[in-house]
Amino acid sequence: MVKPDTIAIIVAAGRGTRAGAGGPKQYRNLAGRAVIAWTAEAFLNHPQIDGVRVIIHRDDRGEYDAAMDALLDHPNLLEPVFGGAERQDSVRLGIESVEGKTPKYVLIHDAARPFIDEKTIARVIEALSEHDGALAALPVHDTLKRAGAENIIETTVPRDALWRAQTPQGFHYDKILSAHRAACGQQLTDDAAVAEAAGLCVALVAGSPDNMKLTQAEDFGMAETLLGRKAKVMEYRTGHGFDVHAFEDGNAVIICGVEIPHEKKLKGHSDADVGMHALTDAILGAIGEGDIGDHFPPSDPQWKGAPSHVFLEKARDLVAARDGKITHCDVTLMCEAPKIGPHREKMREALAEILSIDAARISVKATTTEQLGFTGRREGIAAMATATVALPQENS
Ligand SMILES: Nc1ccn([C@@H]2O[C@H](COP(=O)(O)OP(=O)(O)OP(=O)(O)O)[C@@H](O)[C@H]2O)c(=O)n1
Ligand SMILES: C[C@](O)(CO)[C@H](O)COP(=O)(O)O
Repeated sequence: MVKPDTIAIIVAAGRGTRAGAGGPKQYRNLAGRAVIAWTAEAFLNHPQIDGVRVIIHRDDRGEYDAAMDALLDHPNLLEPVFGGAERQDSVRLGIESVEGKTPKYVLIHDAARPFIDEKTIARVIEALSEHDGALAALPVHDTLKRAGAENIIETTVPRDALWRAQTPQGFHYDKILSAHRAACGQQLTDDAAVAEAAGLCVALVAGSPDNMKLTQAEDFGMAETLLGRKAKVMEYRTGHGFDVHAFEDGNAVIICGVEIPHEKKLKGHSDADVGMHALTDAILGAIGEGDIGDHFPPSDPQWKGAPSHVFLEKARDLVAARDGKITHCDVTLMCEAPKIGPHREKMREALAEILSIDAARISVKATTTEQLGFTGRREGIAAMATATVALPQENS
């Protein structure tokens, strides 16, 4: 087993009493999905996180399964484990539950903070290379008052160097495990306090103002407003690509990134991967970015013999630069030979890897042309492709 470097523990075993009626807040609906689904997805899809463990209340297994339905098959999601009476107990049980996996780092996050973003998580992880622990936090900007009886001010508290602690809070795994075990029975409100009690060095990194904790009932209204502001209306565009390469003397062809032994090779300025070229053009077409020749002119000697994944990666990056997502690709190859069927799955996987999408979103098909035309005469191979891309609607 590969040793995971970073595991995220999401504590979701609270009862949400301050948030009023409606059941535990982590299972309540927020803009169409449960709070816990928003939170867990941010960690499941984070490129630096290898596994996500959600800590749930022992009465909530049904709610958890329903809320996480769309994420249950995610390869990074671990089986949930039961938490304890206090947040601190739930965290300790969560940390202990991954002891066998011996991660280097552990990040602890409240399920009730669904607006956690990729960059805040990355800042916490980055600080762990220099410190025992790190947490997302915001400096206090309001003037602080300490009140006495009947809310009469006793004193103004200097706000210099005061921060509001958020989560995630990240630690070297072995250190926070010992610290939590040592703090068992004390009542500490966050894991940084547990680490402080153990004498660990914990750094503050920039949190995010959006990373609010849903605590009171009215926080849900604010959260809906925040999501409405963040939500981008997506539009779907489809592009089409077509390419042909002739055969010449050789002993293998490269199609959709897979080398297939054959009595000929495909002739071209690059590696002549006809399938990948058609798909690259389809993606470029969907985003209105011209065609492969605009980005990689055949007259430019630097592309001579180039592997075609370079072209497909360019199209992928242009989609990403517009905050878009490639949602589906369909490639049809036309040839009498070689036989494509035995290589289709490998082709889908190769394309999926380059495009960083699931292979289930990619189709590769093949047909002969019944011995008609240039493909029928075995003079070359033709490929057609379509690509569907989701792009944020302009002005939305
Ligand atoms: N025994 C507990 C208590 C809290 N939490 C989790 O810790 C996070 C932060 O706690 P808080 O906002 O206080 O949540 P609740 O305990 O659910 O809220 P309340 O105190 O209002 O009941 C939440 O995601 C909550 O589910 C937990 O896993 N186990
Ligand atoms: C850990 C925490 O989110 C830091 O702000 C917070 O302390 C947990 O919530 P609680 O309301 O204090 O239990």
